[in-house]
Amino acid sequence: MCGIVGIVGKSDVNLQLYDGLTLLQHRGQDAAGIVTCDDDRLNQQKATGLVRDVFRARHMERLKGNFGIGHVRYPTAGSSGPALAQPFYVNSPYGIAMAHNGNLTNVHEVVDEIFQQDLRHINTDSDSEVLLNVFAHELHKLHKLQPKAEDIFTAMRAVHKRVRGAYACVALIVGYGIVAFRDPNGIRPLVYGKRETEKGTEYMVASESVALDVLGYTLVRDVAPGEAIYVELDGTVHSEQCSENPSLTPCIFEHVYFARPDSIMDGVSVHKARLRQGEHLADKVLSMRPDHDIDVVIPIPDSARTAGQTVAHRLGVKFREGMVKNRYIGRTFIMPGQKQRKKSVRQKLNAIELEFRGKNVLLVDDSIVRGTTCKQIIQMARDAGAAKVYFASAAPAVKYPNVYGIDMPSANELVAHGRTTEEVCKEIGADWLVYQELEDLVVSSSGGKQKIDRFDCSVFDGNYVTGDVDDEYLNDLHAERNDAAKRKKADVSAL
Ligand SMILES: O=P(O)(O)OC[C@H]1O[C@H](OP(=O)(O)OP(=O)(O)O)[C@H](O)[C@@H]1O
Ligand SMILES: NC(=O)CC[C@H](N)C(=O)O
Ligand SMILES: [Mg+2]
Repeated sequence: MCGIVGIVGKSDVNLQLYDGLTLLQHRGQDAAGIVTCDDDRLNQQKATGLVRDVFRARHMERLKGNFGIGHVRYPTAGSSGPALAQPFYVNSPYGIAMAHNGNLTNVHEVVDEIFQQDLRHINTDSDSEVLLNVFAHELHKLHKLQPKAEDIFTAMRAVHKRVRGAYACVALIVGYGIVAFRDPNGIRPLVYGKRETEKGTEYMVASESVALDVLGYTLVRDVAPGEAIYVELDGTVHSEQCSENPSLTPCIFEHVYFARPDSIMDGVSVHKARLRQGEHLADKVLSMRPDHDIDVVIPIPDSARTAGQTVAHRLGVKFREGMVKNRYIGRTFIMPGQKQRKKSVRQKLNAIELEFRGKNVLLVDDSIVRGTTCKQIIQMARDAGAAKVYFASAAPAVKYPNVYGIDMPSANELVAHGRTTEEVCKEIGADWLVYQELEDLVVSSSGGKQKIDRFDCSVFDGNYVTGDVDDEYLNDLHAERNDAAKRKKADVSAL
């Protein structure tokens, strides 16, 4: 789940891009990059690491220009090394840089096609580099010395025909402006906003509205599925639907885990969705255990804090922040290897004993994926003297791989894959385990201003909205990206 940002401003945009990326850091911790354009020169800084480590004062000084784009990366294709940090760049036509959130599902076919038909070389195993080259090729084909909005939209229409999967993107075209676009299913989020300054209106696109809020931009709206929005350097905005069959099916896991609660996505407040998740979860607890003996509800920080509050309220029991989080450790789930994830959970969370001793505690987390977090937390709760440790997940059991920008490539790394709830309960060491019903999760996310008929719930139900993901694809993905395979790749590249 990467984070992307793009700004067409009236003065240097480097600091705004930096701040925007910091606000999206929760979406990707592996690498960060910014590209700005000053007259006809691109300035770039990208590397592995967190935003605060990648950009030094000397880089920021160099990143001159009134328009630019940025990216924070959480890898789902290729390695996590510096060569795959984004934005990517191609020099022809015009000079284009691109930042991508999502994952293409037909990348192998497209790579062959790009080489055989378009005579283009892809130098990394990043799907984002492929996407950039498809866009560049389609724009090049039109052979316009000065591209107009309609040319960009024509290229975009061709891109949607060639690639499949999830892609929320922002591209910078040297000398012209930025283009924001979203795949025909709108799987990954993308919003745009504007702000007035003395020098005129500035425009910003970002993965999440929180970045607009904090930088003083007003949210205009979401980029629609299949739509492209082109902002020229003078601030002229063009938009067009470029897909033949757009249909909004956003990824529901954004509401469960990825997004910040203060973001609004496709009209849905993530905070509200999580509050509703907690209510539904409590109702399920009450229906299964009307005479429950829970003394206290303790959320697992950070992501379960919101749902935990409504679980406790609905159950009529105390809510206590009994787990303290070390704010200097990043998100563990999006770390690249299991060893690092395991170690980080203990470094990150610690129990306040007096909230546990002698009590029947209900631990609430947003989800259980590999089981890394809950296993250790349950043990911590026991070590802190809890009498009974119950566990509630605000999402249903995660049983299937994700192919749209979340690095869950292997079913057998998921603790609930092929296991019943009772078996998972035993595996994680809880006294009782309850999962949210998928129907209730969907209802929790559907309450926004615009009615969303369908979500991508593939990690819960195995239905992939792009319709092209079959067993063969999933087997290849597993072989390429399971933890052991990634470790092997990393060892080789370290030689
Ligand atoms: O079952 P697992 O594989 O452990 O994955 C699920 C856990 O990982 C995430 O937390 P994370 O630490 O990444 O981020 P957070 O601080 O936002 O909760 C998520 O919130 C769960 O706690
Ligand atoms: N999580 C994402 O959005 C990843 C983007 C892209 N597939 C990459 O691996 O860099
Ligand atoms: Mg968590």
